[in-house]
Amino acid sequence: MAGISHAIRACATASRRSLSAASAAALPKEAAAAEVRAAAAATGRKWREREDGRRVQWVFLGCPGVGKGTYASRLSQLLDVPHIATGDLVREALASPGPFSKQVTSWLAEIVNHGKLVSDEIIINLLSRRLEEGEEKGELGFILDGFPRTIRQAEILEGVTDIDLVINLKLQEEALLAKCLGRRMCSQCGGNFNVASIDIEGENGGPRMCMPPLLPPPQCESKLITRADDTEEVVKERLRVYHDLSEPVEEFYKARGKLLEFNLPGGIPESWPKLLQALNIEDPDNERSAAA
Ligand SMILES: Nc1ncnc2c1ncn2[C@@H]1O[C@H](COP(=O)(O)OP(=O)(O)O)[C@@H](O)[C@H]1O
Repeated sequence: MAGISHAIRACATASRRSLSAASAAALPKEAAAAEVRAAAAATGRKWREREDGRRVQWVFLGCPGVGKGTYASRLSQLLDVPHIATGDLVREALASPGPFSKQVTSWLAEIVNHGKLVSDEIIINLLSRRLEEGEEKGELGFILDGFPRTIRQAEILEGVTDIDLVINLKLQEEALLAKCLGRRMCSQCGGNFNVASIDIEGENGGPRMCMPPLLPPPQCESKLITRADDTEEVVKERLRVYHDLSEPVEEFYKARGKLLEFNLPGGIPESWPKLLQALNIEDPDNERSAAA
């Protein structure tokens, strides 16, 4: 993985011509869903077995509120790779005195709080820094969440490293909005919770979608905060931006046979084992109970 952070920075500053040359090097091919599932299964099985010592390099795609952070973070613990969320990097940059000037920071906050995308250059800058720190610590893979979010970002990433698998989480729009509006974080322990209780009709005759709230423990109750961009107006704008700029990224990876579509069947207890099954990863809890 060494050198990705430098390469990604160099690639981002390169001309658009060389970016398209980099993407032309990839061989776009349509892959049947079954083929992708098989590839995902193979990746899941082999994540510890790679001869070059590298671990998984996965990407999570999906609309705001779908649960990318939740599932990416769980998988990162299981696969022993960092979960790198560009939204977190942006929020950290906004909350700390560095790395940008006061003027850039308030301009950045304005963009984020209105649900718009930050410039590719700023995101690449933050991501390269994070990857550099990881390289220094000896990190051997990653699960990216929130990047790439535009075709240009996907081309830059493709120009510098191989992505093994892209997991596209899906949930109907009504649930996405409710989940974003119900999202809470404890300002002290950093725990993530959700006060929304979702019980909606399935789309196109599909099964009912039920997600119970994920309530905080009593000690966190008085310390809950809401993200500034989790208001109804801004969430709707973020969904619009996703459909316009990020949905094409799904097609980009589908054409390369790397996209695994996963329709979330419900809350975490229902969805997590099914996701592990789709990835052909053993559930450690099952292993533990089997061993007991
Ligand atoms: N790859 C990216 N490109 C541009 N802007 C980004 C990117 N990742 C995060 N951001 C900015 O950070 C905000 C929060 O990101 P994130 O937490 O991933 O939100 P969401 O819940 O909408 O998926 C985005 O609305 C955007 O302003």
